[in-house]
Amino acid sequence: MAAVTGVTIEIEEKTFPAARGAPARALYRDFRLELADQSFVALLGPSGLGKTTLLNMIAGVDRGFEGRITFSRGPDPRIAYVFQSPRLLPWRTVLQNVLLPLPPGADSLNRARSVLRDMGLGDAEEVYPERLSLGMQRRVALARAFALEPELLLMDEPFVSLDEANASRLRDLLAELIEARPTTVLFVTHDSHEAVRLADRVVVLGGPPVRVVRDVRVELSREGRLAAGEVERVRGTVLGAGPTVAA
Ligand SMILES: Nc1ncnc2c1ncn2[C@@H]1O[C@H](COP(=O)(O)OP(=O)(O)OP(=O)(O)O)[C@@H](O)[C@H]1O
Repeated sequence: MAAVTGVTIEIEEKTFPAARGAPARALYRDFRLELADQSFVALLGPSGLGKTTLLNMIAGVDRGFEGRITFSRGPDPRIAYVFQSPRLLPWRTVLQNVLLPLPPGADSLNRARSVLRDMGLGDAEEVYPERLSLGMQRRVALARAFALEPELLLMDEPFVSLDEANASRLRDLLAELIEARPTTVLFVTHDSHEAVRLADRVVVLGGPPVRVVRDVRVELSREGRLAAGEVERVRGTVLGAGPTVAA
């Protein structure tokens, strides 16, 4: 089975410099969050709070902070990052886009083709992204992430601006992919339905500085996640009917 890593996030301080007359203010101060191996954690929180900044710090894209990110399997795990927009190169085919982060060689080619096949994109290998709908482009972005066999998968509102039917199909596909190719997932969303349908833990953030307001375990079966009543019950806790975690 593929390797998976847990993560301990400790941000003593993260501040962006003052800009356009606005003073510098701490986005994060003494923030801590632990993700268990193979957990699926959804992060919910208001716009502009600092969720993308958190993913960037975990991914190593943003190193301008005090603190540390520690991975349970040791440093430099394979991390895949799925962004709000699919970020496909328009001059490369679907297959070439999926191969982009992989080392050259037959193994990578086999892996890319196998993920594309599993995702119903086998016939689209030679197609250029602009010929695809947004939903299909997002599917390719997911394929690119899973072809990397990530030990940690960071997802920043990956299904935003899709209609509900398309978003729902992609959520189902993501759940199937994770079942077949286990990994640890940190998934940022504004949508509490989406969080409860997918995650085994929903962390609600408030601030600034960012703090954990609620930390809710989602103990629903696959069928439970499709039952509106069950989802509503857990959503109630996520949205504030349950116990609040001390800041
Ligand atoms: N490079 C930067 N320089 C200065 N300020 C920044 C920079 N990047 C982000 N910010 C500011 O930091 C804050 C947090 O931004 P971030 O994108 O992490 O929030 P978010 O919670 O992901 O928001 P959204 O849900 O709208 O995507 C915002 O106020 C943003 O304007």
